Amino acid sequence: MDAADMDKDLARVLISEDELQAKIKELAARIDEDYAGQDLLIVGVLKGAVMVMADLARALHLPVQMDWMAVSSYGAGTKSSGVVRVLKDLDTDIAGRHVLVVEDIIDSGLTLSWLVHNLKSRNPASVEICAALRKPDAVKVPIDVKYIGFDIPNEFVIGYGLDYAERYRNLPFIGTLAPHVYGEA
Ligand SMILES: O=P(O)(O)OC[C@H]1O[C@H](OP(=O)(O)OP(=O)(O)O)[C@H](O)[C@@H]1O
Ligand code: HPA
Ligand SMILES: [Mg+2]
Repeated sequence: MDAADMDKDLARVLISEDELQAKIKELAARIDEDYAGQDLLIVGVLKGAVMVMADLARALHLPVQMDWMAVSSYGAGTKSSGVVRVLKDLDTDIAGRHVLVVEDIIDSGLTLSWLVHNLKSRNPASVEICAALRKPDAVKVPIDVKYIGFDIPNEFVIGYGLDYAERYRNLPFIGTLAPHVYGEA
């Protein structure tokens, strides 16, 4: 599949590359200010958070440390399985550390609810969340998010790290998929 094929699979662009990049810079400025003088560990949740983590980290002026957890609950479909599988844990001991979890999306909230609970049991100094997107109409578990990029409608979205059956993560914007794509996975 080449770039032209990916474009053909799109229904519409919800958030452009420019809008995403401007929002990431805004969030980074707030994080720089809020954590000034503190030692911050940012934790990217693989795989979806890879783009927001890379852009956010480069927009920050703080000398942060970066670590990654890989968790998955969606598999190849468009619905959460409700079961969070840890595929890779942190390399870092977070006891006493300020932790900022970086995510691409809060959909049902199940992944972050589970993850924050898990991280808090390791006795960090603090745990906060930065997420690029949130679907207010889909949230099943309330999540306390400190930094949020965009609230979006309750539709399955792709791009900027978000996949459908592992594809479309490399689109630089957020879009929705054309109906003909579903059912082909
Ligand atoms: O709020 P929720 O309903 O839990 O959905 C959000 C989670 O789902 C996606 O991950 P996914 O399981 O697809 O793994 P991936 O990041 O590897 O694509 C996304 O990256 C979030 O981690
Ligand atoms: O809308 C979505 N798109 C892709 N992956 C996701 N994981 C949770 N919600 C979504
Ligand atoms: Mg996924």
